[in-house]
Formats: sequence, structure tokens, C-alpha cells
Amino acid sequence: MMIHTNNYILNIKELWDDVPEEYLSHKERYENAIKKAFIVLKVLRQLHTGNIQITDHRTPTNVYSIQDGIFRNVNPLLIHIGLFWSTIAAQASTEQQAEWLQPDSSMIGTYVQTELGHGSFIRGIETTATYDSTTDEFILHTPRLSAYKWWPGGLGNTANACLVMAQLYINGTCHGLHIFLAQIRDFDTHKPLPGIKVGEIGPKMGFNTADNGFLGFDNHRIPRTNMLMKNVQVLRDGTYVKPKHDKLTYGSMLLTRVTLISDLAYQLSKAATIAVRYSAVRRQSPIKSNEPERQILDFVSQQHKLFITIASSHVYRVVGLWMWNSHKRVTADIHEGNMGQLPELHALACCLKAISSRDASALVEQCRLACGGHGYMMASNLPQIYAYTTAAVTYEGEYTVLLLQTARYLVKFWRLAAEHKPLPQNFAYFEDYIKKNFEQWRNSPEGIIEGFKAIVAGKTKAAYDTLQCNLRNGREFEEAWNMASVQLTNASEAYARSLLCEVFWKETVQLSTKVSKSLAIVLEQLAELYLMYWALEKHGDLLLYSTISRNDIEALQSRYEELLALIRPNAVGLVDAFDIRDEVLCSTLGAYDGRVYERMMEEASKSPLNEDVVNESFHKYIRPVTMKNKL
Ligand SMILES: CCCCCCCC/C=C\CCCCCCC/C=C/C(=O)SCCNC(=O)CCNC(=O)[C@H](O)C(C)(C)COP(=O)(O)OP(=O)(O)OC[C@H]1O[C@@H](n2cnc3c(N)ncnc32)[C@H](O)[C@@H]1OP(=O)(O)O
Ligand SMILES: Cc1cc2nc3c(=O)[nH]c(=O)nc-3n(C[C@H](O)[C@H](O)[C@H](O)COP(=O)(O)OP(=O)(O)OC[C@H]3O[C@@H](n4cnc5c(N)ncnc54)[C@H](O)[C@@H]3O)c2cc1C
Repeated sequence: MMIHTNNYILNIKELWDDVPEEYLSHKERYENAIKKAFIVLKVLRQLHTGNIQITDHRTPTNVYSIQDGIFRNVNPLLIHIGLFWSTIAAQASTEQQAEWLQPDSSMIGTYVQTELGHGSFIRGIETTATYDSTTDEFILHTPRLSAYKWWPGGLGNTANACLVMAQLYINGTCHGLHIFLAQIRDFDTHKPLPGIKVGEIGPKMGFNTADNGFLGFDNHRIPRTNMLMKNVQVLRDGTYVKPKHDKLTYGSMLLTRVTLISDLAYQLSKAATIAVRYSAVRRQSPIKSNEPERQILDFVSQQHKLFITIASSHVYRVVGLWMWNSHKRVTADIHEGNMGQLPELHALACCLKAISSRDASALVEQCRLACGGHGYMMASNLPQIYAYTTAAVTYEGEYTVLLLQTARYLVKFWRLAAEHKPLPQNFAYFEDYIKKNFEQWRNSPEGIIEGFKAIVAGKTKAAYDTLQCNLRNGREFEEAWNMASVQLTNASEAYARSLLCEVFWKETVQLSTKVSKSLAIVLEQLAELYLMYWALEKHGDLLLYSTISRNDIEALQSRYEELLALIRPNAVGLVDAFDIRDEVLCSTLGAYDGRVYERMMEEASKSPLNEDVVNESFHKYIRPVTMKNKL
């Protein structure tokens, strides 16, 4: 039977809510999500074992692309599928993978790294894994409250196993962070195993079906062979066999940061679809007093708020794929023992994950604000998309912390440029900047890309010079670095913006040669709009570090407004092209049929507060006050 996954999943009625989850308790929301998660997992397993033939072989992506509609919030198995499986696949030995990655495995896992006391500075993680050679086991232990694992998704009630990031000790020597597989609940009864204290951390701003939990180990023993040993080994006699690179253990964070860029593109496409469609339906205020009220999409200020979101979704789709392919290439090199490209991949993943999540969070909020009061309704789905998206600024590497990682990379190449040493081609512009080989400003996409490179060079130089000044003033390097950290993060942000503009423009120009002329025109308008938008946002930096003039900036503003007008006729078509089903969009404002007010009223009628004409609280609390001594 050849069917399409989407239709197969859509026909599973229990997956599609009748009662909006906003009316469920914290506990009911979790239980409702778990019911659905295991229906989906069963489908995935049937697809994996071929029990369901499908026409669409992009299964995981396919199921992933509609899971938002199923969960409205987060699939409690997201970390099981998105991190637990992927980490075992990337960091477990062949033998371990054969044992642990069975399609019908009883393990439901999570990725357990963050502790109450440490999230960003993972070298400060306190959970220990001590090798006991007498029993050929590791002893996992949580020495104090701050060492309790805190945050892992699925940990509270769902997971019966986990990958634990812990400090490895052998014969009193600490070998740093390593990953260990630990069963934490009985597979049959689901009761926590002896020495395991586990629970759920409580309500959050979003992710309220993610079952984030806490976990403490009380001298919990696991076999030596439960340490993930693809890149590093502990032998039976306690011999430690070092990895080829001591950051390979950090590989899951690197992969998730890369994956997140594409996920954020998808979140932006949802928010843009909702806000643009609503703006095409909503009429508010005439432009000329003697004319009818206009679609709010006709207000240029509304176009300014929304078209950048459409463009940004495409930017992160393109850059997310570019980074995915880079990750595949570097991973293949690492497999061959060549670690040379890892530092660059880490630096790119850090700044691009940081900036994409910050952009996406701000633009989803901008879409909500652009929908007025109705955007503030949970039934618009914009609050949930915001709550989901803004978490990505924090998890998988907090924004500032990751930008500072990229700053290490930029400062390294600026130092080479300052010392007139050879530079890789992608940093040749550092040398141009030092030699003041400035190109005359061009009000074109190529000119803007060159301008953003000048900003990177200028900001990196400024941060580097401050660093050097602090060192000359007798500060130790770490203190000098801390004092320059605002400028360092600014340089990294500029580097990310420069990459986004360059990669997106180049990919768009290439794509334009493969599509119809009319589509090529629209795609290039979107790409040009993105570059113009950010050139105007960063015009101060361009004035500081490039050869742009005030007149050039005024010309950019005019071209930007032209682009808004050019894109306006295609705006609804552009979001329809994201092709997000109503069941996934879950939005009264963004539904394809445009029946906004009818859908809002339909959703309002589901409120339990509309079940009784007079709520019992009138008789209990209101009447005794308002009608006292009146009868
Ligand atoms: C049906 C269902 C379908 C489901 C489909 C699934 C697809 C889902 C797709 C997307 C959605 C995903 C949703 C995710 C949900 C939330 C999950 C969240 C999980 C987590 O948050 S897990 C915990 C994450 N935690 C972190 O990221 C911690 C951040 N901190 C760090 O990474 C490190 O502490 C550090 C890098 C900041 C510092 O490390 P350290 O102190 O050890 O190193 P330094 O001294 O700073 O640097 C030394 C040296 O090492 C280099 N380095 C550092 N890190 C790396 C690395 N990762 N790789 C390579 N190199 C690295 C660094 O550059 C330095 O080098 P130089 O000395 O500068 O040369
Ligand atoms: C929704 C969600 C899901 C999560 N899922 C998981 C999961 O599945 N598994 C898991 O292990 N973890 C998970 N986490 C935890 C997440 O990885 C951490 O919250 C994140 O790494 C940030 O660490 P932190 O919370 O300790 O913040 P902190 O690092 O304490 O950050 C607080 C502030 O300190 C600043 N700061 C910290 N270090 C520096 C520095 N060196 N220089 C300058 N400023 C600094 C930060 O910029 C920030 O402003 C999740 C978190 C969230 C919100």
C-alpha cells in the first residue's frame, strides 16, 4: 500500500486535539502529549521496519514537519529522537550501536548534561563517573545539590535511560567530560532504579510538554562498556585511551546547533504565514479618509515588519542547509582522522546558532505585535511559536557564550593579520582592511556584502586593540578578555551577519539560474531586501568601518522601500509557498481560508468558561458583595 506519511498521520484521529491544550492541567498536558508521542513513535517504527509503505521517503523530516500540529508545543520524545539517538549514532562504538540502536529497543532516552549549578561552563560539571576496576564498572555520583542534572527533556517522567555527561575519574585522575549510558528506570515497571532520584522541574514559559526533569545519582553503578567509546576508550585494566581531539565529546552540541538553524527557519515560516495572511484579511483604517478601510498589509510600516520575516526564513533555510552540508563534510574528515576543519565548523555553528535564534525570536515577536490584540490570543498560535523559538537563544549554548567562542576564532585570525602572517582565503579581507584597501561603496548586494566584511574587520580590530591595551596595562589575559567581551561579542555578531548575507545572496543568485525568470525575480527581490534591511539596521557600523556615505544610506532607504512595494503583490503567494497545512499552523489568524473572525469565535466557544450561562462564582463570591442589603 503506497500512502503519503502526512495523510497517514493526519488520519490518526487521536493525534488531533479536540480540547485545546490551554484548558488542560500541567499533568493532563503531559499525559495528552505522551499518548500522541507514542502513537507517532509507533508509526516511525513501522515506517522503519517497512510495515507501512510510503510515497514520501523524507519520513523523519515529514513526520517532524507536521508534529507541531500534533503537539502544538513540543514532542516529549524530541530529545530521545533529536539527541539521544543521534549521540549514540555519532559517539558510540560499532558494537555499542548494534546493541543500543535496535528499532524496537525498550530504551526511551534523553541527553543529560546541564546541572542546577552549571549549564554554560560545562568543564564545571560536578557529576562524577569513577572507574571501579574490581567490578569493571563506573560509579555515577551526584556529590551535591548543585550537581543535580536539571533541564533534560523527557527526563521527568518519560525516559528510562539517559546519556550522562560526567567527569571521568580513573585511579584518582580526572580525565574530563565523557558520555555514559545509564538506565534510570525499570523497563517493565518504570520505577526509578536504586540510587536514582528523578522528577519533573515544573511549568516553564514554553516547552510545557517537553517533560524537562531533574536527576541525581547516589553511587549508581553501570558497566564499563556503557561509556560511549567510539572516539575514546577505558580498557578493562583502567587504561585511558585518549581521543584524537578532546572536543569530540562536545559533538552532539555542535550537531544540534547546526540543526537548529533549519528548525528556526521553519518556525519563522509559520509566524510569517500567520501574520501575512492575517494582514491580507484584516482591514483597519482607510488611507484616504473618503475610501474604505485598507488591508493592513497595504501599510508600508506593516510590510517593513513582515517581509523581513519571509526573507529571514529563506536565509536560515539556505544557511541551515549550507551548515548541514559543512557538518557532513567535516564529520567525514574527522572519521578519516583529519580534525583540521573542526575549529571553523565550531566557530560558525556558534555564531550562526546564536544569531539565528536571536533573529527568529525577535521576528516571531514582531509578527505577533503586527497582528494587534488578536496576535496575543493563544488561538493565533503566535505566543506558542514565540515561547518555543525564544528558548533556542538559551539552550544548546547560550547566546553570549557562543558568540564569545566565535570571538576566539576571529581574534586568532586578526592576530595573524596584524603580524602580517599568511591568512586563509576567507579572511583575506582582514589584510585588506589593515592595508586600507577599501573598495568604493556600491549600493548593490555585492557592495553591502563587502561593507559587512569591513564591519567584521573593523569590530574585530577594535576588540583586539582593546585586548592588547588591557594586556599592556598589566591585566592577565582572562581579565583582559572579560573587559573586552562586549566588543568581542559585537565582532562575532557582525561575522554571523556577514556570513548570512554572503551565503544567502550567492545561493540565491545560483538558484535564480535554475528557476523561471519570474520566480528568479521574486527570489532576488527577497534576498536584496534582506541585505538592504540589515545594511540600514547597521548603517552606523557601515559609516564607521566602510566607505558608505550619508547619500548612499538615503539611496539604500529608497531602494528598500521600492522593494517593499515590489514584494507586496507576492507576499501572500510567498507565505502560501511555505505550504504549511492548517492542521500544523493551528492558527485562527493564519488559516488558508481566511475565515479569521469565524475561527476566533469557534475557538472562543471551546472555553470551559462558556459552558454555563452564569458561572457558579457569581453566587459564591460576586452576589454576596454586590447584592448585600439590596433585597
Ligand atoms: C518525530 C520527532 C522528530 C524529531 C526530529 C529531531 C530534529 C529536531 C531539530 C531541531 C530541534 C532541536 C530542539 C532541541 C531542544 C532543546 C535541546 C537542548 C539541549 C541542550 O541544551 S543540551 C546542553 C547544551 N549545553 C551547551 O551547549 C553548553 C554550552 N557550553 C559549551 O559548549 C562549552 O562550555 C564552551 C564551548 C562554551 C566552552 O567549553 P570549554 O570550556 O571546554 O572550552 P574553551 O576553553 O572555551 O575552548 C577550548 C577550545 O575548544 C574549542 N571548542 C569548544 N567547544 C568545541 C566544540 N563543540 N567543537 C570543537 N571545538 C570546540 C574552542 O574553540 C577552543 O579552541 P581554541 O583554544 O579557541 O582553539
Ligand atoms: C527549553 C530548554 C530545554 C533544555 N533542554 C536541555 C536538555 O535536553 N539537556 C541539557 O543538558 N540541557 C538542556 N537545557 C539547558 C540549557 O542547555 C542551558 O540552560 C544553557 O546551556 C544555558 O546554561 P545556563 O542555564 O546555566 O545559563 P548560564 O550559563 O548560567 O547563563 C546565565 C547568564 O550568564 C552569562 N554567562 C555565562 N557564562 C558566561 C561567560 N563565560 N561569559 C559571559 N557571560 C556568561 C550568560 O550569557 C547568561 O546571560 C535546556 C534549557 C532550556 C531553556
